[in-house]
Amino acid sequence: MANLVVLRGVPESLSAKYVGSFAYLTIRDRLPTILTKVIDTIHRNKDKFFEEHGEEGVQAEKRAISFLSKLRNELQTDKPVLALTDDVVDTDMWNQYLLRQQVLMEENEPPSWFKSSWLYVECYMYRRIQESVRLNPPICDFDVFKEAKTQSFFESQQAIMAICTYLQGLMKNMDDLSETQLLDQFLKLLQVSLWGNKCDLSISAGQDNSQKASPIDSLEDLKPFILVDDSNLVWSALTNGKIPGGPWKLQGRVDIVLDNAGFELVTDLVFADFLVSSGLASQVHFHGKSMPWFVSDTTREDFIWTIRQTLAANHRWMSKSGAKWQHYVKDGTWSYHDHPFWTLPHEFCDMAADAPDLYATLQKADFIFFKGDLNYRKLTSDRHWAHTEPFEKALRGFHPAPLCSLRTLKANVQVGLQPGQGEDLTAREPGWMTSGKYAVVQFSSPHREQ
Ligand SMILES: O=P(O)(O)OC[C@@]1(O)O[C@H](CO)[C@@H](O)[C@@H]1O
Ligand SMILES: [Mn+2]
Repeated sequence: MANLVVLRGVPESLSAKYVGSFAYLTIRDRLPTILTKVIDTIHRNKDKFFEEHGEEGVQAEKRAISFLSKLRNELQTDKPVLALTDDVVDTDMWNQYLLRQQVLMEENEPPSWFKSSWLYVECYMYRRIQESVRLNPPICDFDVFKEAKTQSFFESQQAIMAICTYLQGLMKNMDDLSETQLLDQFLKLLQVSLWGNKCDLSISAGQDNSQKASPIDSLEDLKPFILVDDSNLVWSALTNGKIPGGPWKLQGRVDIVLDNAGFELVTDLVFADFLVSSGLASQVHFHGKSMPWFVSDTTREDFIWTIRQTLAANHRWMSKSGAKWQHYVKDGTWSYHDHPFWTLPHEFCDMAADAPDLYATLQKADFIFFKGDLNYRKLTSDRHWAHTEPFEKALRGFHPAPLCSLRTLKANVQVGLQPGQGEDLTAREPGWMTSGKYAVVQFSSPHREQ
């Protein structure tokens, strides 16, 4: 067990310096696998680059592959983390953060893959992948993960049809729903969005992780695997304690910090459509990534592509849903943002200081949903917290608005459990924190006691 070096009540960061830890196995095995797949993808697109850009495209492919092979070697031999050289909007922030990491090292050792924090080096790897294309025009805008993300969408078609059909069925009698029926539907679609997070291509190292079964039918069976379920607190916060049957038309702005494209993104769009159609929200602000990230995370292109694909589907209810979503974007009910902070390595407790503009934007929300595991790791600073540590404490002052994490567990950080709950799980299933089988709906409000 890691020695819980407790500085000012904050335990140590998860790191690969603990041989055999999940961080260690991720960096030793999974990240090199992902890098190798990126190299293969670029190599497989060589002819495309030639068709589009001639010999220049072929030279750029060669240079990008050499950059990535060097990166893989640095990672596998625990070389020092290097400053970025692509001189774009976030380069300075990354290089400043490298200096912060240097200060944390012992005996003046340089930050490196197996000695620095897992969160930092894993985010850094994806930023170096971006650098490897950015420094090699004319393939600067090539999304090395696009194929994997679109494949995940196409392989989840049955499930996507099922949830769009369900949504359109709901729309027919939305205004006739009682408060109890509305709450019941809210809980269902919140859980569909929660379990949509299983479909993440980073944990699977790019292996197919699409949704095959019908998402609605499996909710009852999945309930025992929700370890913290604050759904009713979320409902109260969203309805703001309004008198049942009262004016549902809150002026509520709900922000959704997205995670994976493909099936998970569709579950988020379905959930957001329900929030607006039921009057629980009047506008939804989506926050995605400004570059390809953690294999399947959503970029602006993915967001637009997914709505267009759904609209163009040869399926009545998918097409009807996509048309509605396109209309929401056009009339401003839905908006998409991709602040650079979401693809920096910072813990969210740093946001107010390091990205005050983003923090101020989030403070305008009445409620924020954070999707997925990486966001959970950043919400809790990816530390060795005790499982019974209160969620509020682990947020370390990050409180732009009432918030909820919808996360399937894929990394060994989990707070807010009952006494003994973590120990019971470890005794029954040693891999409970990283298998993706378990999930949390974890709420925090600025007004809750610390
Ligand atoms: O944020 P997501 O998509 O739910 O999961 C991201 C993830 O797959 O990548 C990291 C492991 O490589 C972990 O944070 C987590 O396992
Ligand atoms: Mn992700």
